[in-house]
Amino acid sequence: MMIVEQVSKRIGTRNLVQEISFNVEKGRMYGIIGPNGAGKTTLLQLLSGMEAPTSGEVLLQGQAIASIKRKELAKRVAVLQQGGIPAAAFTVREVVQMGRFPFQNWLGEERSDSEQLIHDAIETMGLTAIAHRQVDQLSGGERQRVALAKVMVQEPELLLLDEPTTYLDIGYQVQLLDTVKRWQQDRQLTVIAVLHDLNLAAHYCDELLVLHEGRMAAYGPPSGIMKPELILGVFGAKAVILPHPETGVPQLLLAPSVPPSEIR
Ligand SMILES: Nc1ncnc2c1ncn2[C@@H]1O[C@H](COP(=O)(O)OP(=O)(O)OP(=O)(O)O)[C@@H](O)[C@H]1O
Repeated sequence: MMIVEQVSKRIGTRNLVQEISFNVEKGRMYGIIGPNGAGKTTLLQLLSGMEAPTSGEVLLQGQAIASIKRKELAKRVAVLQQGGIPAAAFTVREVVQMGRFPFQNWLGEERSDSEQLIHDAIETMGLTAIAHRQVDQLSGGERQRVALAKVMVQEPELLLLDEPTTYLDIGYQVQLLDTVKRWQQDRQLTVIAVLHDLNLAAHYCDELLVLHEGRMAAYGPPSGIMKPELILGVFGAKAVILPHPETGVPQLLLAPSVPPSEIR
């Protein structure tokens, strides 16, 4: 559904992202991982059409993403940015409703089942009890769940998530990714997510793209990516990789680089 061809982004003399190419297939989930400053958010902005590449091309179903009109793009691609909901005095319900704006005509009218969509998204994200509260009075985790409910009502073909588990406790991290995964599988949604937690990325993503200093350091299924040499080379961290005892998915264990006796 998307072809990313030799995409680079340069600002001044800095190369933020360099010569990235990969194909995105419908109904799959892709993880972008890499250290701080590697270019993950920049790449996601290029994939969303929010930023234009300096060279190379992003094609969404054969059409250059840069040439698709904003409103049309907003119907097809939803982006969950870091801290991406307004800090203004809107209620949870009002913010979720905003996800339907691209579908309204100039009179603010749209299809009749949109109320049901909004109701379902609020319920799925466990927001029913706080639907009347103002978003600027919510915790970081609650706001993140509101942001996901807002993109859910957009019913996009492609969902781009920038560190969606930030602010969430471990229970909600798993709940949010479970919700996205179920949605991906039930509706053939395509998902590309920047994730910092490599263990969650290995469990939820079909393919992982590893960025290092703006370049693609590796690309493939988690079983091919979660290798101690790669983790050391890219993150500079010594890791032990073990299969999860229940799922068999490779999981990473970190250890301090100094002996425990020196830490105590
Ligand atoms: N507008 C800009 N002008 C110049 N440099 C920028 C600009 N935006 C980002 N950068 C730099 O580009 C590099 C990549 O930034 P980016 O935010 O894409 O990294 P990231 O991998 O998402 O990092 P993090 O994990 O810390 O969120 C960083 O070194 C950053 O300082």
